[in-house]
Amino acid sequence: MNVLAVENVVAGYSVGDQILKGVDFVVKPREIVCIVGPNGAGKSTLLKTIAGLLRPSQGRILLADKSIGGMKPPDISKFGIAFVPQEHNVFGNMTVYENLEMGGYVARDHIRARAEAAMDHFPVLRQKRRQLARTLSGGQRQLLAVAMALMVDPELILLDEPTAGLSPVAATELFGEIIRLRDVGKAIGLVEQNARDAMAISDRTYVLVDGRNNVEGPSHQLLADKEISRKFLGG
Ligand SMILES: Nc1ncnc2c1ncn2[C@@H]1O[C@H](COP(=O)(O)OP(=O)(O)OP(=O)(O)O)[C@@H](O)[C@H]1O
Repeated sequence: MNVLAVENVVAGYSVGDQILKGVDFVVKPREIVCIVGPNGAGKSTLLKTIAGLLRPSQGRILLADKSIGGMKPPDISKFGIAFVPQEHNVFGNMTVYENLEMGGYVARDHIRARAEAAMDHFPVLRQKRRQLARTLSGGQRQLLAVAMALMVDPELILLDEPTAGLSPVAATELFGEIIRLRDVGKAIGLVEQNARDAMAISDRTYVLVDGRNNVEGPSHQLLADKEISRKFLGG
């Protein structure tokens, strides 16, 4: 069974201005699935729609066999989808530990055990648990944002450009952490500007163009395709 199935979804920021014009998108268990495409194609909009920040005007969004399209973000989070937005994804004036508590807000129970598990996964956060988040490096802040997502023990984690603004070394480390999340059983939906590197760690890729599916397939096949490379991956 799919973890997530988006079927023919239409959504946008205002009535009559639809950004997604009938998108299909599937994530299976233990898959990393990339969404790439030109600027403005609707990649972030697709993640926001799945996470419940935008309401689809048509189509279906299924988490396993439960229809979640149109539900509110906290409910979607409770059902097992965690969304890590590109920006403003940690509280700079709170400590690392307090940020983890905020990440568990919708789960409410076993917060301490959940935080311990998140810090087990990212030991650097345990070392820095009493530091304010704004004092972390860019890469550590992104780890914290992902750790906050883990607090609800999601089945599916949606990451919107997690390596934006990171050094190449920090980006490579973060990609390694994303693989580790898959290895512990999480399914991952990943939007990245850094398309080639993201595709290289992913199982399948969807190319979105102007709010529509353009190409999809195993990432290694798309990476090896000269035409796709030229059109969408900068040559
Ligand atoms: N909050 C918003 N209100 C209105 N329109 C928006 C909003 N956010 C994005 N858009 C518009 O939706 C369209 C798709 O944007 P989106 O951010 O989903 O694209 P993207 O594929 O993620 O692009 P990028 O790679 O540039 O981030 C763009 O035309 C953008 O201007």
